[in-house]
Amino acid sequence: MTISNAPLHVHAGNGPWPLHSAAASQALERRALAQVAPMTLMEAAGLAVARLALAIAPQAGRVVVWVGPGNNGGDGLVAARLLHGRGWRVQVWTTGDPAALPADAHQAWQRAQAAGVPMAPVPLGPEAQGPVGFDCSRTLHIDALLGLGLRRAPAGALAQAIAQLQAAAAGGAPVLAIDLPSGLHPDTGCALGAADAPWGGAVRATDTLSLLTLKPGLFTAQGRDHAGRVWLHRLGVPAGPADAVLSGPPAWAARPHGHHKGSHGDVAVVGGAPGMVGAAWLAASAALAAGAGRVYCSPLDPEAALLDPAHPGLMGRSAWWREPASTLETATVVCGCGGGEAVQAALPPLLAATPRLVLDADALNAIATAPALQALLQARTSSEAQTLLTPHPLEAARLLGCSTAEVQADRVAAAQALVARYGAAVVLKGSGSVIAAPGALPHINPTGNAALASAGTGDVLAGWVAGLWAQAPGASAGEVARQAVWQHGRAADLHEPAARGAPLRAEALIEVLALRALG
Ligand SMILES: NC(=O)C1=CN([C@@H]2O[C@H](COP(=O)(O)OP(=O)(O)OC[C@H]3O[C@@H](n4cnc5c(N)ncnc54)[C@H](O)[C@@H]3O)[C@@H](O)[C@H]2O)[C@@H](O)CC1
Ligand SMILES: [K+]
Repeated sequence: MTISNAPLHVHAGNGPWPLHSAAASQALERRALAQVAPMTLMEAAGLAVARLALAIAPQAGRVVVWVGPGNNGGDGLVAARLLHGRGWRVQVWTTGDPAALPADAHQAWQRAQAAGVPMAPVPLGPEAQGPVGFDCSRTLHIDALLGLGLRRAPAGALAQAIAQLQAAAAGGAPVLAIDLPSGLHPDTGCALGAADAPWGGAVRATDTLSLLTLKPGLFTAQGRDHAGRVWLHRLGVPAGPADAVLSGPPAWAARPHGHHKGSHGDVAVVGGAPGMVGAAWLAASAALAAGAGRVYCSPLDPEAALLDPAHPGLMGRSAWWREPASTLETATVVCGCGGGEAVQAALPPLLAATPRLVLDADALNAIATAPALQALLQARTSSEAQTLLTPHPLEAARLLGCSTAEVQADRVAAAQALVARYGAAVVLKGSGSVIAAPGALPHINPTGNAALASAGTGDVLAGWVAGLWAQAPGASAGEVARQAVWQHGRAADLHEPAARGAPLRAEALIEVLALRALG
């Protein structure tokens, strides 16, 4: 078997990568198929799969290929035939009638049959308890059940095959998904299986080989939990225009020797209602770590101290939003961060006067319920002022007047809907944060992990982005957000292996960010 053209390993450190929706990928596939002889692309896809199988499980020698009703199954059948030819022990399980396969996949089935590949309908019912096939955790499983053609929740034989693949993965077997983990929606990253099915009824792969294009769903919502390592093989087909982008690592701006603190901009943090003052100090401290020249912290709790002994470099200011317009007009401002209901009083002057405004948490909740504040936010689009909203899914749902489930059902669309409604750039937080901005392709962030699911990490992001923005006031909200979100997640990735899944405390996150060893 001669195999050339290694797939590309897609990871957080080597982006940016163009992403293509199912519709864009299918259009590309149709154009490519029209230009080559039948089976050319499917043979190339199967070859790429077989090659990656050899690379990720070189000692396995045994493979179970799970074949679904479409051309994704055809790719699997080609790979099965090639690995059989290589001397591997191969078992193909089919979930439907091979006679009903589409033309290319049917031909792949005939070729596999002619080559003597063992193939049979997937065992169902009681005889299918536990992983079927070769009873060994080293057996490689290839998921060729469903790809781009997924339209609805897998049921029947497909759902049972997915459950078998999950069991194999849970037993430690490598699982290579072709194009997409079966059951995962290519655009949204939602697992479409029955609500009560484990892991949403979608395959959990150790590796996914995406063909022709990278699909957004691999990187957001449940995508990262299902895809494992992601590889791309373009099968020699040039990518068309992208619908979205997987963010790449940003460059650090070096500091000229002649700079002083006044060269690096001012940040003011307005937040911290009674009982939540720490949130404002955390954001302020992150802004200082990001390199802002002067950082003011203005707690909304009138009783709060105006000095944080742990951070003497931060300056407390009572009611900073009542400063003269000339002061408001020069700073980068973060508003939210534990602001409670008290934040409502601060928002009108900030929305009216500040050139760069990051709105987080309670500031977003206040805006969601106050049409007057919404009007002030939308009015900023007619000036040079720029705004960044950093909602988590519940805050996004409040701003859109829908449910959190609706936001999570299509995170990219939800972020774009917020941009359209408020005219601001948006970071929709969560696994695979989405950064959307006026006039720009949506970006999905590839860094970060569940260690960030801890108190205060959102305040740190808001402060960090403001700290970067204060130093680059000419940058757009979207640009600075993409950079900050990548770095914030990367800091958690550096922490995660050492901490073995422990949450990352917000203070520790700031220290990792401040080291700037983020790569
Ligand atoms: N045609 C070709 O030569 C090529 C095909 N490719 C592969 O083909 C795939 C796309 O092929 P298809 O468009 O056939 O799509 P799929 O292979 O994903 O399967 C679609 C089929 O499954 C059915 N289906 C979808 N959801 C179902 C559900 N929940 N329950 C039961 N049946 C369901 C559809 O009705 C359709 O018959 C790509 O993901 C990729 O793996 C690529 O390798 C490029 C080359
Ligand atoms: K698949």
